[in-house]
Amino acid sequence: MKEIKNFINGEYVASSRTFDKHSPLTGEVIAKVHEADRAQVDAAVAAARAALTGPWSRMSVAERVEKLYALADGINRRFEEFLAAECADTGKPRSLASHIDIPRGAANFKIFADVVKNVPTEFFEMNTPDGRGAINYGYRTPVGVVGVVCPWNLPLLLMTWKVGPALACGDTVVVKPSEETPQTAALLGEVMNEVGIPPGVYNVVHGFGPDSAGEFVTTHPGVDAITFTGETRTGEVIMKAAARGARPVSMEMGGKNAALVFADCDFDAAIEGTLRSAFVNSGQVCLGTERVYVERPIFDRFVAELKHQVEGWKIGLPEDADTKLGPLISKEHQNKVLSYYKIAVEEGATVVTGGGVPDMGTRYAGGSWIQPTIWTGLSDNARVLREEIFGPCCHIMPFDSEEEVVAKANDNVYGLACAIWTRDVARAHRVAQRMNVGTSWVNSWFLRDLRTPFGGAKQSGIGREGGVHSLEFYTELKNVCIKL
Ligand SMILES: NC(=O)C1=CN([C@@H]2O[C@H](COP(=O)(O)OP(=O)(O)OC[C@H]3O[C@@H](n4cnc5c(N)ncnc54)[C@H](O)[C@@H]3O)[C@@H](O)[C@H]2O)C=CC1
Ligand SMILES: O=C(O)/C=C/C=C(\O)C(=O)O
Repeated sequence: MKEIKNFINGEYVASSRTFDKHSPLTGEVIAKVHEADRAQVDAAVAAARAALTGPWSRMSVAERVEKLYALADGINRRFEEFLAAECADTGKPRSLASHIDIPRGAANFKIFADVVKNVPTEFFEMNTPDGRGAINYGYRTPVGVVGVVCPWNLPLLLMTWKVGPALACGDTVVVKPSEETPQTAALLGEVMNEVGIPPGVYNVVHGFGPDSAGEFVTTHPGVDAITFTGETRTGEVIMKAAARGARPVSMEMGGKNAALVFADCDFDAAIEGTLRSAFVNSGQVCLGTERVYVERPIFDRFVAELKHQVEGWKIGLPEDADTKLGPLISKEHQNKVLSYYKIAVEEGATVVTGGGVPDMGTRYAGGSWIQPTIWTGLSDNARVLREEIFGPCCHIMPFDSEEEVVAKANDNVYGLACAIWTRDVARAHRVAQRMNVGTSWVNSWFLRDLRTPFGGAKQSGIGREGGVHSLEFYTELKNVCIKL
């Protein structure tokens, strides 16, 4: 049985208590994970603090950049191991993880190395009464020890999206991966050691949220800033913890995103994009479009074609090349998604396709498999249209005007992203700018330029990460004013 240990001060450390990691494919236990206790979290924070003022702090930006490139190369060198670990933890198709999760895990180090290598700071000259003047320049220093709390849906990708900029900026980190996906964060420790990242710069503590590693990290007074991706309710708890000591937070939280499909769209592209935005990663993407609005003239055709296409998506094992849909992350999450499948019917939805659990045979009967599901016929206030489900499902509703669809799409507590499908360039700009979301995609979805600001409006988040925007969180920007 695999054992996944904490990674503290450059060493793998066992705990007195372990918890089981279950395979999403079968429900079988695939690993024993060492749950960090409070003393181990203390040790991780102390190691991160010491590293902050140790050799790490004495490296030049150029040296740190080289280390980050080496980390990216290190992940790519061990690509197959990361891929196997990610697929084992999540059950996601290898074809997906090999195109998105692992390459992005590596790219996240490279992009932020490039950012810190190239980013300037501001400079202002000013007059003074004695006529000699003064100059001001901005200077960035690390924000300190950063607590990184991660979800399970894109484990390596979302963790390195935070660890990459933190390290690039000279910070040190204590990472709390999701209890569902401990493996790639642990494996990354080996790569850190291989490329010579000083001990204590990258620490990983495993466990749960309340009364476990998540709480211990986020309430720890030695943690200077907290970055989080996950559910909005968890984010609220973490914000309360961060309030003690007035520590900064970066929050990337839930979504209930809309796809707005206009009749003038490239129909095939809109279908292909919506298939991905609703069903890829079995719908476990915070950017996913669980609400699809389609202009009435193409509504029936769109529903029929999306149904036809998704029914052709194979539900299967990660290693099968033609698998498009894996299981959900856990039995618990399967129960949550299935409860919404039931609510949809109770609310009067027409089930266009899916709505249940596929028969995967006896060997996989304990897995958290689920059918991709499409509904129509619900009203705007249905829970299925208002709450984040995080499964492979969408509701499709017709609309008659641009005004109407923008109002409906914006009528939600979340504001993470949207996908707009139209050939009318003026409309594309107009609608994109009126959407109260962090990212509007036009004729695309999940197309990520890592230099752009990424985050959510409303309850979807606080702050922006990506490119130079990450520096706002991961550094302290100071002004130096010099009287000449
Ligand atoms: N990016 C997103 O928007 C994501 C949203 N979700 C949503 O969240 C739901 C539940 O998924 P979870 O992984 O359970 O999300 P979650 O928000 O409960 O957990 C995310 C991370 O926070 C930690 N955590 C939980 N409670 C904490 C606390 N009190 N203090 C400190 N850390 C804490 C967890 O251990 C995990 O590492 C999903 O069904 C989905 O709706 C989940 C993953 C990603
Ligand atoms: O940074 C990205 O490209 C991906 C972000 C996706 C999420 O935050 C999510 O699905 O939770």
